[in-house]
Amino acid sequence: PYKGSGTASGEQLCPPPLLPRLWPGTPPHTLLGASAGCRCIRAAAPVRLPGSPLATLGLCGFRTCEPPPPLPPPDPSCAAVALRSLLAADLRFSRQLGVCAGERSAWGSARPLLRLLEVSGHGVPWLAGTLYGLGRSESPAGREVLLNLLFALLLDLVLVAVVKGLVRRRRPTHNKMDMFVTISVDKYSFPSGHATRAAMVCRFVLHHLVLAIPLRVLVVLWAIIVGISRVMLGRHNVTDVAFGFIMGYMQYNVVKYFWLSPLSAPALFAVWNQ
Ligand SMILES: CC(C)=CCC/C(C)=C/CC/C(C)=C/COP(=O)(O)O
Repeated sequence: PYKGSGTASGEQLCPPPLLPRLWPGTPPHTLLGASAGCRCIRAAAPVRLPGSPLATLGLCGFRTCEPPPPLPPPDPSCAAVALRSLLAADLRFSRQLGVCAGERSAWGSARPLLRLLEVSGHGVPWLAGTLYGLGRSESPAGREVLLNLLFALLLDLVLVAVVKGLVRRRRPTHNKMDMFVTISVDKYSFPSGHATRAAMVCRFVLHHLVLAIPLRVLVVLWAIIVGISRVMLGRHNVTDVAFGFIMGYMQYNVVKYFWLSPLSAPALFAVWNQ
């Protein structure tokens, strides 16, 4: 109904609609057209219908409209409830697994070892090692692989920074912010940059280095342990690491798709081979 000016009681007076009363004696507030939430509070003088001694036309002088009842809160969807439960379970489980989060934690004595693992999956040693290898490499094939590894590491840093900046999930409260070299987005925890790098480098190494089986197993174990150690150190929740592994695994597909070679990037390799 049309709402007119407000009254002191909070009710609103509506302009009179033309409401025909069908027979005489109908109480004014039951006039036809009294819509939901509105009732007639003052009837206008009845108008006798011509040709009928009994029938009158009832007009409403003023209607009062009560404010509509507040809408009930939207029903939470199944997906939202499931996501909330998953995140709550994730926080609880990750806190329980953070047994090396501090020196005084349950497994605090293993913390230095896990911090060593942290450095083994950090961006700085990987970038520095790859650049060093590129500078020393004398074979074109070796240079091609290392150049693509450099591209993969830089791509990983950019993609992780973008997702961290978009999601902005805080690191677990039990994390001590004593990490080896960080950049601004590293205050966020989703996804784990160590997990993305470990998964991507693992796939890269398995595809491009000829390694004996025990070494291949070791590379896979290293990637898995780096991921688990992020939760044990209290740096991440389990879902940060799980998503990081998936993201790193897929990042390798991007590197493979845009593989830099003398055929796909002749200018780059021409400069290099001079
Ligand atoms: C060239 C350049 C911008 C290098 C930056 C290297 C760097 C500081 C990488 C950050 C590595 C890091 C601390 C990642 C965080 O890993 P989470 O597993 O804690 O997410």
